[in-house]
Amino acid sequence: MKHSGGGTHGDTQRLPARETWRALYRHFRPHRWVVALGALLTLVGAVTGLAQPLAAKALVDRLGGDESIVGILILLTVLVVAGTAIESVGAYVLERTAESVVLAARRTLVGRMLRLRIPEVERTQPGDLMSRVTSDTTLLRAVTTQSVVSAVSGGLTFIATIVLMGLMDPVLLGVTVGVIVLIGGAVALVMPKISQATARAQEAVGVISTALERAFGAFRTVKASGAELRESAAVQEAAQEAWRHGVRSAKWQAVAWSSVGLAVQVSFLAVLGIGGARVASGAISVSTLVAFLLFLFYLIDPVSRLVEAATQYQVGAAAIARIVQAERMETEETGDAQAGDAEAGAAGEVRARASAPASVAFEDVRFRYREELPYVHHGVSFEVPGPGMTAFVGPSGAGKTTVFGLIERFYEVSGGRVLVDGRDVRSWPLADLRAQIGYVEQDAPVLAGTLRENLLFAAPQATEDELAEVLVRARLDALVERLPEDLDSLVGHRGSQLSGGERQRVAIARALLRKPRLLLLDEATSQLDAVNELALRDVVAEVSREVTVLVVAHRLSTVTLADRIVVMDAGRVRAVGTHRELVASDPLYGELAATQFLASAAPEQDTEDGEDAGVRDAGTQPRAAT
Ligand SMILES: Nc1ncnc2c1ncn2[C@@H]1O[C@H](COP(=O)(O)OP(=O)(O)OP(=O)(O)O)[C@@H](O)[C@H]1O
Repeated sequence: MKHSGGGTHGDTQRLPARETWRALYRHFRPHRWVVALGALLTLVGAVTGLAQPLAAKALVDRLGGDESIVGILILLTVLVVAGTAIESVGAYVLERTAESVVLAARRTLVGRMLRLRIPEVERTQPGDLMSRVTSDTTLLRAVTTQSVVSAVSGGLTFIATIVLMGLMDPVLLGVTVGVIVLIGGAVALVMPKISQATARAQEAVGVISTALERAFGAFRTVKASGAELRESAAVQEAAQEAWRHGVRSAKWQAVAWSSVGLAVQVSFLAVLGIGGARVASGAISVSTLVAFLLFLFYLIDPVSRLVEAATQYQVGAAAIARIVQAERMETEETGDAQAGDAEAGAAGEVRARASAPASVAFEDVRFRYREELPYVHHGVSFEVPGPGMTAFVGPSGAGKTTVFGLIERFYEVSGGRVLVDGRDVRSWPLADLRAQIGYVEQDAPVLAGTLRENLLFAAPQATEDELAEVLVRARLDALVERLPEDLDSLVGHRGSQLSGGERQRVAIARALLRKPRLLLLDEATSQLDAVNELALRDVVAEVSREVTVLVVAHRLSTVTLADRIVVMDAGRVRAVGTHRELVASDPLYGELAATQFLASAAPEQDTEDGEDAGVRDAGTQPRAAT
């Protein structure tokens, strides 16, 4: 694939309040009893704490008298130790649950990420997706545990205090509640700003990951282009942006917090004024006023907890919106990807040995990568019965690689049908379909890890003998001998410690090890030297006796080997035939052959053997038309 796709990376849209609740609740639900236990332990710890002053008072009282203080000392010690122990167990239970919430969210997201449909991933930035899995999930920690406990305990204490205040003097309670509602209303206006600022900060974190991923993904190009400073400026700008929004969120949180003190102070003054007047008029006693004012100060704690719960909720709401957005991205219906692949891989291999080569057909296929893009295939039709080698040739951008993407069902056709074994690819179970196919992509991707991991990537169950055989066939045996730890040597990020030709041979070996019924090679030998190319060409020719091989070809040596050549131009099939037929009948092919495959000098096979100026191995030529 040439395009990594357009660069919309999801601006977080606010979720409607109900959906935010629902999504957060979904993450909290499995842990609700443990959170309740944590809350209970915290509460018991707090009550034990309250009993300590009483015990201390009894201790001091007895100090004057002759009574023994041993009993009371033991009680006090037990209270201190038990209180601390219970509280720390409560805190541990809550923190542990918080981590479990994060783990569960990450598991769900990661499980979906690798099953995302390719067009979905092309629409986003992988860096942003990664930050949703790593960073946004972390923000769920507080909201699903501590803030629930704060909300419940704060809420209960708040109600109890309010009831007691109401019993003392409903009028003063009215004044207090009036002030709290007024200031609470102002705080409620501030709350969404916390969530907005947090969302922006998290988006900026996503941009940091995206920018880093971009730079590391093309690290040598960055250096060779002298773009280090520019690239790091982009990362730093994103970091600055994250800081700015983080600070803004902190500012609004501070406003919310200070309002707690303000609400109590203002209520205090109002109650003092109105209460004083009520005392003067004889409506209440002085002691009632004093007790009421004390209760007012007891309110600080529950109100603080409620505000804390509310601010944490806002932070969590921002994160959950980004998580939900990622959860809603379209996935493929392969079930559990890993298990599915492993099973399908095993089944595929059994089938591969036992059954016939695959056939492929395109019936009037129309396709575009996205709605807003022009069509890439305008009614492509061809038939490839297996086995044998079919070469796809045509100018750059004709839609050859796209043919492979549609066979693998990385994308859905907009019209027409793609058939494998006469069966529409849409009706194949996806894992089964892909188990039939070995695919060597244009840029021969190699993954970080060992050489062995890379080779076994598509066929984890392959035996050592099969591995050894493929190593020889793909001419990797000499490389393996040279490497310090043979097959267990690391190949670096994206195989950066291998040469381009070695990467291609690894990719080919990986595909062969899968023992496919259908082998798709996308210019897979473009970086091979003449000797290796000749060897691999023979391997592919041999494979094609039993397997259906489709190859996007830019070299005459490959093309002339093919049993059938499909000439594509601008999203259409112009002609199908053998090299000899097409040179005679199709002007475009004739031109391609003359200019890019040097057909005039090398009309038929074995051109790579010619070393003199007129007869050249097409492999020594630059890649055609790219
Ligand atoms: N993932 C993608 N998203 C959007 N457009 C794409 C994508 N991949 C390819 N295209 C576009 O589709 C067209 C056909 O691309 P394709 O890769 O099939 O061409 P090709 O014939 O294989 O070319 P080449 O010989 O250069 O490899 C091109 O115009 C390309 O820009």
